[in-house]
Amino acid sequence: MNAIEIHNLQCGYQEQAILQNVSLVLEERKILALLGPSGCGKTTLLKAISGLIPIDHGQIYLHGQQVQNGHRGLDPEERGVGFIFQDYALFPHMTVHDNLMFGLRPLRLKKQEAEERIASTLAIVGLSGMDKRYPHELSGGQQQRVAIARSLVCRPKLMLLDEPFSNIDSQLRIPLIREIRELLKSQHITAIFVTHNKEEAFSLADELAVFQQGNIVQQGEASAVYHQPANLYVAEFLGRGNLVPVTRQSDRSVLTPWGVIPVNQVPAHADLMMFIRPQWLEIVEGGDGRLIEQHFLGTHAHCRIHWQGMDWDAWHADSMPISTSAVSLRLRPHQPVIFRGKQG
Ligand SMILES: Nc1ncnc2c1ncn2[C@@H]1O[C@H](COP(=O)(O)OP(=O)(O)OP(=O)(O)O)[C@@H](O)[C@H]1O
Repeated sequence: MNAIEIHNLQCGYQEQAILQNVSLVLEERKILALLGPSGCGKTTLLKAISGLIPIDHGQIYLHGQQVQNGHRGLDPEERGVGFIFQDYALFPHMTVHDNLMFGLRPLRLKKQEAEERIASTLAIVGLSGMDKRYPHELSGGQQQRVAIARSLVCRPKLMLLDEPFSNIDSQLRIPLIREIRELLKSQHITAIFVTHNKEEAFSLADELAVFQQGNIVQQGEASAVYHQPANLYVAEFLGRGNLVPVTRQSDRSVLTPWGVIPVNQVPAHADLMMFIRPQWLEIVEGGDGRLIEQHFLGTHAHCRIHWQGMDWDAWHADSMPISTSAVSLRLRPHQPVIFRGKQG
């Protein structure tokens, strides 16, 4: 079953339209990252799903149940959604235990059941024994886990996380993200989270949805969106690449600096560009190209090369020997990405 189905969602603030016509489907237990420039409407979408803002148009279904139809929708507490904010929104004057108890209030559980749930939830997030501490007595990562526990304690099937790691030290961020991914998976929770950070998105998410001006332009498995971007905007949003003019030879082939290569589908357009990520190029010593500069980044060296009348970005496993001057580029096997040219 799908955890979320959104059809043609439109909403905004006062007279300003923010989400133009958003549709989205996410299967149960998947983790989706919403990516896009600041102000494009990512947080607004989370608020719309959880029922925190009015909707102008569209339908939202959660686990098969319609929770929103145009203006009419269920109250936030009736949707079974956990919302985790960027600043954790923990109550500073309450202990960890009391923060979780506050989260449980809408469920009106008996005291013993509530206490059991709090204890088991703190164990799940690795904070057993910290229940009497106040938020200021915890690290950023621990506070974030309390925020997650406060949401988990209500046993949501869906969690929405708004930039959940932006206040976490960069060294702790990736281990914490892995931990949270395992937690969401082990508890069978579907999640949507907003991030500005592509590394975070790739580490936590199964799928990415890329926003452009109030719309989702592409949604799919993270590696598919990265390797087969729908347009130049998505391609460049997810990382660097070389844009190379190519010529259409047939419906299924283009002429490139490496000769004619097969392509799944060539757009019927005269002005075509091939998008090539730096790691899809192999730097070969010798030839009529020139190594202009390089930066060793630990995992690889980022090289700038002048070849065939243009400058290219290419990666090499290590720094090129300082004596290297003459180079050329080979295309590594990959599924080519062809776009209409910028004029097109
Ligand atoms: N309560 C509000 N009242 C009026 N306008 C708002 C309100 N909240 C957000 N906006 C506007 O709506 C637009 C989308 O905001 P939103 O917070 O959804 O963007 P975002 O993609 O999450 O941005 P960021 O990545 O910077 O968090 C922005 O132009 C913002 O200024």
